[in-house]
Amino acid sequence: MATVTALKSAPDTPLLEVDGVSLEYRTPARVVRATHQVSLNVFEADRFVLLGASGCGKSTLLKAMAGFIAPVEGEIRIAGRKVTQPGPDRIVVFQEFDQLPPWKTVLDNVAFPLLASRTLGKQEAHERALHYLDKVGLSAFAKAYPNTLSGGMKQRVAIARALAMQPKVLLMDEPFAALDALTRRKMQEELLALWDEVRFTLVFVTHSIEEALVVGNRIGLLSPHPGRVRAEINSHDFGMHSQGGAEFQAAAQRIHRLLFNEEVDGSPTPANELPRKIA
Ligand SMILES: Nc1ncnc2c1ncn2[C@@H]1O[C@H](COP(=O)(O)OP(=O)(O)OP(=O)(O)O)[C@@H](O)[C@H]1O
Repeated sequence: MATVTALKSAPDTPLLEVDGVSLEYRTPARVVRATHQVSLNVFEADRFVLLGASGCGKSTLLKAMAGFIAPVEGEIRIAGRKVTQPGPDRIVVFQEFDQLPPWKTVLDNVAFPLLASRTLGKQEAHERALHYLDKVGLSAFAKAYPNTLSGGMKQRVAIARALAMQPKVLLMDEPFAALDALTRRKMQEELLALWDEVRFTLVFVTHSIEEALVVGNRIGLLSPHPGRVRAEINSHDFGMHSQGGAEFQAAAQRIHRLLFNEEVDGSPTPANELPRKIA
C-alpha cells in the first residue's frame, strides 16, 4: 500500500514574506508614508539586510515585521500566517544600550522573556539563558549588572536574550551603530560566528554599505523616502575577509550608485526596472 509522508516545508518557501507593504504614520497635522508597496522574501537561515539612507523606512519596516505597526496596504506573513501583533517568533534587538533593565543581573535579563512568556520554568530558563550567554562569551558576567558592562557587552546580552527565545526570525535594528569602529567590527565578526553555529534567520537594518556586505547574504536596497525596493543583491560571497578587496569595493560603489539612483555601468537605472543581482 502506498504511504503518504508529510512533506517538510520546501527550502524555497519563504519564512517571512513582505507583500506589497505600505506603512504610514498619521498625526493630526499630516500623514507620513514611510514605505511604499515593499515586497521581499526572507528564507530560513538568511541574513537579510535592509539597507537604505536615513529616513527611508528601514526601522518602520522592521517594526512592522515585529508586529508593532500594521500596514495600510499589503501584508506581512511569517511561516504563512499573517502578522497582526508582536510574538515570541520575532524578537527585536535595538541600537540603544539601555534596552536591559538595570536592576536585573545579566542572567535575569536573558531569562526574563522566557519566564514572562511562560516559555520555560525558572530552572530551565536559567539553564537556557546560561547556554546563550556562553555563546556570546559572557557566561562569566551572568551575575553582573548591566551598568558594569561596556556598550558591546550590553549588545551581546541583548543578542543572547533574543536568541534564548529561539525566535523564527531575529530582527536587528542598527544594533552596532552606536559602537566605536573597532568594537563594531568585532561584533560583526561575532555575529557571523554565532550565525555559523546557531543558523538563525536574521533581518538586519543598517545604513552602512560595508556592514551590509559583511553581515548579509542578501541585501534589500530601499530607495529614499518613502522606501521602495530598489534592488535585491546577493552578497553571500563577501565576509570580514573581503573588506578592502577590489571586488568588495566595486560592489560597495555599485550599491552606492543604485541607492542614489546614479548611472550603473553607463546606463541609467530606472526606479521601476531594477537589477535583481549585482554581486
Ligand atoms: N513616530 C513617527 N511619527 C511620524 N513620522 C515618523 C515616526 N517615525 C518615523 N517617522 C518618519 O517615517 C520615515 C521613515 O522613518 P524610519 O525611522 O523608518 O527610517 P530609517 O530608514 O530607519 O531611518 P534611520 O536610518 O535614520 O533610522 C521618516 O520620514 C521619519 O521621519
